[in-house]
This record gives sequence, C-alpha cells and structure tokens, in this order.
Amino acid sequence: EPTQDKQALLAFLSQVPHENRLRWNQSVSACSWVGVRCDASNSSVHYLRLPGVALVGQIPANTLGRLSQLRVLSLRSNRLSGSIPPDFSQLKLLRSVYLQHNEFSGAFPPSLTELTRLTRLDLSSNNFTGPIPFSVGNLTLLTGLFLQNNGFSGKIPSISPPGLVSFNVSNNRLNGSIPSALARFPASAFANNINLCGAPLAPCNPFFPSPAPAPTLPPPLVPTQSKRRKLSTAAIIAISVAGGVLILLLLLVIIFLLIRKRRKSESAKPQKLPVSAATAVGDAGTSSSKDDVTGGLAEGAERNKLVFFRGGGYSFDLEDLLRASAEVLGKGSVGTSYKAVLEEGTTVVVKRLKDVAVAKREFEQHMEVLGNIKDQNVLPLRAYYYSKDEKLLVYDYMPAGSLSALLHGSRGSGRTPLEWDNRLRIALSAARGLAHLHVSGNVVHGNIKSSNILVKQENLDACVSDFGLNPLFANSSPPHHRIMGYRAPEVLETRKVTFKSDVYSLGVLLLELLTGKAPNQASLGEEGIDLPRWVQSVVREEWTAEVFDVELMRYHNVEEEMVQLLQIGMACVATVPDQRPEMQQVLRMIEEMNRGETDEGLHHSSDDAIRGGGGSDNSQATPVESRTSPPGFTP
Ligand SMILES: Nc1ncnc2c1ncn2[C@@H]1O[C@H](COP(=O)(O)OP(=O)(O)OP(=O)(O)O)[C@@H](O)[C@H]1O
Repeated sequence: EPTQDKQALLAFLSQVPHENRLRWNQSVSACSWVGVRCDASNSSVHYLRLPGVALVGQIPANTLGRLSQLRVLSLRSNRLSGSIPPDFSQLKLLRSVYLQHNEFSGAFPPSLTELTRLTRLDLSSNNFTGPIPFSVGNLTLLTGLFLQNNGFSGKIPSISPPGLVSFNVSNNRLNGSIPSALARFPASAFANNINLCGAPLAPCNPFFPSPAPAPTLPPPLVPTQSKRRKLSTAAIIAISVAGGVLILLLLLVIIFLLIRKRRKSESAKPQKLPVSAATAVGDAGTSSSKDDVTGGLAEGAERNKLVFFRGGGYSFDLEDLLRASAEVLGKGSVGTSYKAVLEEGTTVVVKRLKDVAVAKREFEQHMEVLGNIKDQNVLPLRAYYYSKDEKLLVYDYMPAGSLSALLHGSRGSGRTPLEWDNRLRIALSAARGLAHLHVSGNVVHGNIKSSNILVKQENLDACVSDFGLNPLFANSSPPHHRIMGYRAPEVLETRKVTFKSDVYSLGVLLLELLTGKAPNQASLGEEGIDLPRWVQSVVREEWTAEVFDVELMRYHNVEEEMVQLLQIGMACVATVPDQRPEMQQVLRMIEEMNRGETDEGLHHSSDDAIRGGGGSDNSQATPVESRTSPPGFTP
C-alpha cells in the first residue's frame, strides 16, 4: 500500500471538484482506485489516468507533485485551469504527460522542462500564452510534442530531439522562421499562426527576415468626416439587412422548434399504427393467418395478409395489429419502428419499410430466407406483410433496448456504466449472431451498428437485428448519416454490402464497445469521429491505454483483454477487404481470448456458435462470470 502516494492523491481529489463516479475509497489500497495503477509490488503509484472525469479548477500544489514514482499522467479532457504547479519538477520519472483539452493558462510550465525523461508531452487545446521556452530543448527524449490550439507567441525555439516523430504547434500566435530541424513536419503542424515562414511553409523574405509579431492594427477609431458619412450610410443599410435576416432566422428557428415539439409529443403518446387507409379498410378483414407457413401465399392486393413464420408462438392477425396501440421507437434508415401493444397484451415491434424497390414475389422469397434464420443471437423475423402501399415486418420486442442506448444513454449523469464483462459478452453475442448469418444463413447483415444489437434482459446476452434488408432497396440512395461511421470504405463507393463489409462494421462496433465513443454520430451532440482512424492514430502513437472508455478504468486485470479485443477490432477495420478476417475467424479470436481470471466463459462453443440453419432457440450460452469492481467500489 503506497501510503504517501495515497495521501497525495487524496489531498488532490479533496481539493478538486470532480465527478462522483471516481469514489476513491480510503479504506482500500490506492492501487485499486479508478485511474490509479501501481508497480508490481504495489508500493508506489506509476500511472495516474483521469481523463474526462470533470476535474475542475487548479491542480493544488504539493499534491500530485508528491507522486515521485509516477510514469504516466493523464488529466486530459477535464476543466482544469490555472498554471501547472512548480512541484511537478519533482516528478523526475514521468514519461508521458497528457494535459490536453483543459483550460490551463499562463506561461509554458517551466517545471515540465525539467522532466528530462519525458517522451510525450501534450499541452494542446489549452489557454497557454507567452513564448515556447528554449529549455524545451532539454527534453531530448521527446517523441511527441503537442502544443497546438493555445496562445503561444514569439518564435519557435530551435529544438531537435532526435526521436521526435510527432510535432504540432498549429493554431497559436507564433511568428518568425521555422527552425530547419523542424522543417520535416507537415505544413499543417504550423498552420494558423500569425506569421511563420520557411519550410514547410513559404520561404522567409531574405531582405526582411522574420517579421515581428504582426501588428494587426485595428481600423482607426475616428475616421475622417467624409468617410464617416459614407460608412454610416453603408453601415445603416448593412445593419438593417442583417437585422432583418436575424429576425427572420429567429422566426424560422422558433417555428422549427414548435413543429419538432409537436411531433415529439405526438410520437410519444401511444397511437394506432399509421398504416395506409387502404390496408386498414381493404385488407384487415381478410388477414387471418395464425402461425401461417409461408407456402401458398395469396396473390392480389385484396388478399394480402400477415404471414407468420413457424416458432414465434404469436396468435394475432392484421386486424389485431391495426387496433394495437403503437409508439414510435425510432426512425431508422429503412423505415420507422413501432412498439405495438396488442389488446390481449402481446407486445411486438413493427417495422414499417419505406421505399421498397422489389416486387411482391421477390419480397416474399427474400422474407422466406430471412424468416427461416433461427439462432439465439439473431432477432427472429416473426412475420411480414406486403401490399402495394405497406410493407411491414414484425419482430419480438426486446425491452432491455439496444447496445447504443446502454453505451451512450445519459452519459455523465446518473447512468449505470456498462461493465467490461457485459461488453465482452455483447461483443461475443454479436459475433456469434453475425457468424451464424454468414455461415448458416448465407446472408449479409448489411447494417451492423449499436442500435441494431439488442440486449436480452435475462443475462445481457445480445442478438443482432435488422439483418439482410439491403436487397429490398435500390442502392442508389446515399447512406443514412447514422450508418456512415460503420460503413466500410468500399461500400461508400460501391453501395454494395458484402460479408467483408459486415466484418468491418463489426470491427467498428468492437471499437465502440472499447472506447465508449459513438462513430460519426452527430445526433449525440458530438462532432462525429472516424472511429477506426482515430483509434489507429492513437495506437500508432503507442498511446493504447488512452483509447479505452473512461468507464472501464475501474476494472483490474482486464487491460490485457481490452488490448486483445482492440487488436481484433483493428484487424476487422482493415481498409482493404481481403485483409479483413472472415467472420468465423473473428468469432474464434474472440472466443479464444486469453481471459485473465475466468477462462471458461468464452471458450465453450467455437463450433457450437455456427449452428445449423433452422435450429432451435434452445442452446444457452454459458454466461461469463462478472468480474468484480475493485473492493469497496460501488458502480
Ligand atoms: N425489436 C426491438 N426491440 C426493442 N427495441 C428495438 C427493436 N427494434 C428496434 N429497436 C430500437 O428502436 C429504435 C429504432 O430502430 P430502427 O431499427 O427503426 O432504427 P435504427 O436501428 O436506428 O436504424 P436502422 O433502420 O438502420 O436499423 C432503435 O433505437 C432500436 O434500437
């Protein structure tokens, strides 16, 4: 138990407001706290990683500076401010410092330039000002120096650590010539400064070398008489036009908000399924098939009926469905999904497809293929309905919701984090479901994403939904923005999904499980990120631990597993389809992951997983034992 380090950490946390999910328990070893890792003998703290835990305010002096054996410090993505305490100079063994995305200010921290073992220093996206000191040159072991998005000014000192491979000073207020030792970095590393010149930017003028900080003079405050008159006429016109536009915009926004609010409240309250009137009036009377088999389909619009597949145990007809109270679950890429509660109490999900491009016969044949796929990790298609105006699919309702909701729902505020073991189990279930589709069903899923991984309430096992629908649609329409982040690069061009593009999408899903980040989801209020590219760039920088979801940091002995799953995910997102593994290989890799403590959970069924088509739902996965949180930590 590193008593002194523990005191230092407690002193730090007691003075810095933070999210309460850290909950460092004083009665257990500091080595088991969230974000803290010690050496093998648990005698000192070696790693402190507290990214994105809402730390606010200054780092108090005489706290972290006392962690004398610290190797890695990550406080990135918080709201820390002020300057870095001088006692950081005592952290002589620090190798990596990640302080980016905070609100630190003041001069370049002099204490950091004394840490001669530093290999990575990231101060980007803060409010640092003043010059970059020459003493940065003391840091001869640096491989990465990130100072972008600050207010650094003056010239760039001539530093040239031999191993420097990543360097960025863009978006500062630097000027003067770029030292030749840094000319090998791309122009983007120097972009958006006041007046930098020399390679890789434009050459400096040899007669007027390195201009002083460009005096960007404000326009004269008191213009001449005539100018003022001219300007004010123009200004008046400009102001009135701008004002008019502004008012118009404001009105539009208000109207938009009102419409949205109305729509929302309409969709929230239970309604009837909004299937077309023709369907309701013309067909309802004839829809009578109970547990019907797909054979002998009725022809002609007036004889359409709800066609059930075997094994669902449902007993209702179209009329019942139309009388059910329906609630919009969401609008997806191929239509809208409703939760329908029938009068006798059965709840199902009805997906109302839009823009189906195939004729009835083809639709029916395709449904027959999909309806016969039975696997415990695939959400079964229970029934379908086809008429000229309406195409409906019926699935079981999964009350525990989707992986997307579990992973991204109400982040930061009173949410229950999704535990590592559960994430692993979901990854395994998704891989099993997808392998079954590929091998036994010979069906491309075509739409793997976290909202299509539905969780079973009993054991957090999961199944893949919305599979195999692509052949029903013309593939000329641009992909829906919510799928974009999962789409393999070749699909964006060819618009054709394949087994290998499914593997890519599953890879993105694995990265999503590991990072907690949603790929390209502008709807979550974040700038979308290209998850595979982001992970690849971070891992390339030997920064692997930084990619993992902050919620996973509380678990011990699982980093090894996380890295293994990360490697599998990264193999799946290879840009070239042929370089991606087959789905069965992916499944086997996940099953054979070298599990630190509970080996059994994943090993049992490599062959079992690819179960024969038409099999029953009765094979049960052995649940993976839940790894405990550190003692004393209540999730
Ligand atoms: N059977 C189901 N049980 C419970 N929730 C479901 C079910 N099917 C879909 N959902 C949820 O309803 C919402 C809307 O689903 P829907 O499939 O229409 O859209 P999507 O998954 O966002 O996109 P896509 O149409 O591309 O699959 C999603 O949040 C999804 O997770």
